[in-house]
Amino acid sequence: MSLRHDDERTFRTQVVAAALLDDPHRPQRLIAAQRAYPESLRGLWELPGGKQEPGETVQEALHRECREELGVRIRLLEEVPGPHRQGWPLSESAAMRVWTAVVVGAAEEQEADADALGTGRQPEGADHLELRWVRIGPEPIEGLQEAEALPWIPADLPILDGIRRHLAG
Ligand SMILES: Nc1nc2c([nH]c(=O)n2[C@H]2C[C@H](O)[C@@H](COP(=O)(O)OP(=O)(O)OP(=O)(O)O)O2)c(=O)[nH]1
Repeated sequence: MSLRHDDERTFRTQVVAAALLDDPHRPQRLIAAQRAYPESLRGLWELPGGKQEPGETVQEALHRECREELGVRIRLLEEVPGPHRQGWPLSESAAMRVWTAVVVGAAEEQEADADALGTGRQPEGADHLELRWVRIGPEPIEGLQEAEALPWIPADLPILDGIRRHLAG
């Protein structure tokens, strides 16, 4: 009997991330977050998220990370499927599952709301230096930078491409 590669948990670390969209029906922008740490990733841009914790579902991890990092409640839309059951490979030991989502309000007892996630805003936690809306939709928007114009963590570039294709349907 052969064990299918797919059945194994190949990547030790499961990361989750949200492609936070400005509009669930006609998305044009998503939130990019600039990492503050570690030093090797400082200044690079990523999707908000983090490592799934033991005993937590992927969905729970997504809600928790957005609450902790951004101070917002989100509604999950759809998974942007990666090439692997564990999502999009980031390294030999980590893969990331990505969901499209929208902000539905501030996390409890926080001032933040969807409007507060504006370009140049100082984020809630210490994880990010800056949050920025960037263009992911097909149409140019005056004054708005295209997502890929930022220096992303290199592993995220195929993921951005996957998000674009997913949104294009
Ligand atoms: N959140 C996030 N992490 C990414 C992306 N691309 C990418 O390679 N990574 C990597 C960076 C990190 O090595 C790992 C995520 O770890 P993290 O430091 O964000 O996780 P965490 O919030 O749970 O943090 P910690 O408690 O371990 O400090 O995945 C991305 O788009 N978003």
